[in-house]
Amino acid sequence: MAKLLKQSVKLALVQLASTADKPHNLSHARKKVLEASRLGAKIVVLPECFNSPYGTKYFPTYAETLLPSPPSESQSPTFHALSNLAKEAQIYLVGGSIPERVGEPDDESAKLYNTSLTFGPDGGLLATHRKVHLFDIDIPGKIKFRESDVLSPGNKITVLDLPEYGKIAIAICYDIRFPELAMIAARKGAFLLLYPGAFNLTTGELHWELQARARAVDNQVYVGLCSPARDMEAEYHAWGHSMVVDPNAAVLEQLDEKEGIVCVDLSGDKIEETRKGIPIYTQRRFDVYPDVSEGGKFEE
Ligand SMILES: O=C(O)CCC(=O)C(=O)O
Repeated sequence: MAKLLKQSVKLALVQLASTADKPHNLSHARKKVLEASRLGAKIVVLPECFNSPYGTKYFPTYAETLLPSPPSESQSPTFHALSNLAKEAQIYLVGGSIPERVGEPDDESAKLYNTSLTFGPDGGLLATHRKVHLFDIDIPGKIKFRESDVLSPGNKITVLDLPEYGKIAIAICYDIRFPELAMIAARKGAFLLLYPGAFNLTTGELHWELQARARAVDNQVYVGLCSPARDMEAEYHAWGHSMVVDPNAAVLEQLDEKEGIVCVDLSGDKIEETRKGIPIYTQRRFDVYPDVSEGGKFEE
């Protein structure tokens, strides 16, 4: 069987300290991404909402129009900054996420999404993922958040092919809590699941690492989670702790809450080794339960 990851590759997750100043965030992201590429990274990931503060009240102000592709510089400075940066650094750049607007700024029926753009080494747009599962939670006395007050959900699973390496899947933060999405992406051949994400001090402690390791062990693939750095002056306190987990669910590297870069080698052999040792990939019982990646339905 062909290897899912065709050759070893260095993956970097940039845990960025963002501010309310978008141009500053973009130039700071450029500096840190170039630093990651100097470390040898060929796939570089930015955090969720890396060019704005995180919070529903900020989304309309910071939203950019991404359609038509490519949008003009004034419609989406972030699109152009990420595209130029991917080309400058000759990397695959998973541009965290940004608030996206579809419609005119003064149009009440315009829709907003939490959207991740991925660019290739030639600066071309390779994929767009709109967060599928909106972050609506209410843990009394701890945290209440309702993205659905202002955002609309995306409607697709995002898997893309990097010709030299293989397939990767991209989803955003809360999406990680829905194992079906990861499972389908892995079953479609992804060697790496990437989640730009911004967990908080309540759920970060509870579930951030657990979710990363769970998606890895379920699917025997690499998983990368990339958070903003924590800023206690900001309204939303991100958990940080960006990390990469291997197909055996071991944490390869994890940051603390401060700005930093995780940079690790993903091995071309590790997935096959892991699947050979614990062969759940060939032991599935699709005669007992359906393969949802093939659209199977459970019949009682
Ligand atoms: O799932 C969680 O606990 C946090 C999710 C989140 O912060 C997000 O989706 O932005």
